[in-house]
Amino acid sequence: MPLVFSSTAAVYGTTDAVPIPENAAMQPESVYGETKLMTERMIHAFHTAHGLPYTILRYFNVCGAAPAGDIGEAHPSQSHLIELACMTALGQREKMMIFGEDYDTPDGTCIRDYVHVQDLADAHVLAVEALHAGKADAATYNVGLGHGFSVKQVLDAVDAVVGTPLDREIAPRRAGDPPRLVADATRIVQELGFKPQFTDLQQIVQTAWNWHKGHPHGFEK
Ligand SMILES: O=c1ccn([C@@H]2O[C@H](COP(=O)(O)OP(=O)(O)O[C@H]3O[C@H](CO)[C@@H](O)[C@H](O)[C@H]3O)[C@@H](O)[C@H]2O)c(=O)[nH]1
Repeated sequence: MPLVFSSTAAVYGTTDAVPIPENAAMQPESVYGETKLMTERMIHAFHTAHGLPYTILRYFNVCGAAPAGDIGEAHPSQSHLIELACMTALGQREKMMIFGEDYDTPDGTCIRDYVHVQDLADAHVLAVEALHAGKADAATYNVGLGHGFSVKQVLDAVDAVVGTPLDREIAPRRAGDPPRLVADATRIVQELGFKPQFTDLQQIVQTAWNWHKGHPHGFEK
């Protein structure tokens, strides 16, 4: 039975590679990243010993919601940038904190590769199809757009979609945040034919905003 494993860009930790290829050094800086890396290694060991076909997908920053606005993120301790910004726009939070403005990036804020959840779902379908076709039986792919946006660019996009500027405050850096995490997505594009549909930041934010506006209390009525 082939296996598709959900891994994370957090396996790379802080790296000088921009964008990050799958064979970059892996130095996770979080417990989460460390456990994902350990699991990747166990899967590979099992493949070597018993021939288990597998595909590992390393997600970058998954975001957005179903374009129809009926499925989206809803969990009690939200920490994701776009979700928090939407909640702020709804008045559920007072303002947006920008965690660090002194990074070595063009505007001083962290850069991430924001991949829409629907494109991520499509990547899984491609991975399963390739495994069933007998291709890519021990493969690892980054899943991202291959370009990044800064925290300020994301907040500007939220302001544009929502129609009013959110209050912002510069806060200290958040521990364990690498300055840049941008996928080198060449491998998944070339080998699996991955073609993300959501490449425009405002379009991505719009789907998240539609979900939050229509479901201010998540899945609760
Ligand atoms: O209120 C906030 C929230 C976030 N950020 C910044 O926004 C960026 C993105 O943060 P967030 O949305 O929390 O995502 P990440 O911390 O980059 O982590 C995501 O992406 C990782 C892979 O890159 C996954 O492993 C994690 O599960 C997933 O949460 C970071 O630079 C944060 O410092 C702020 O400035 N203010």
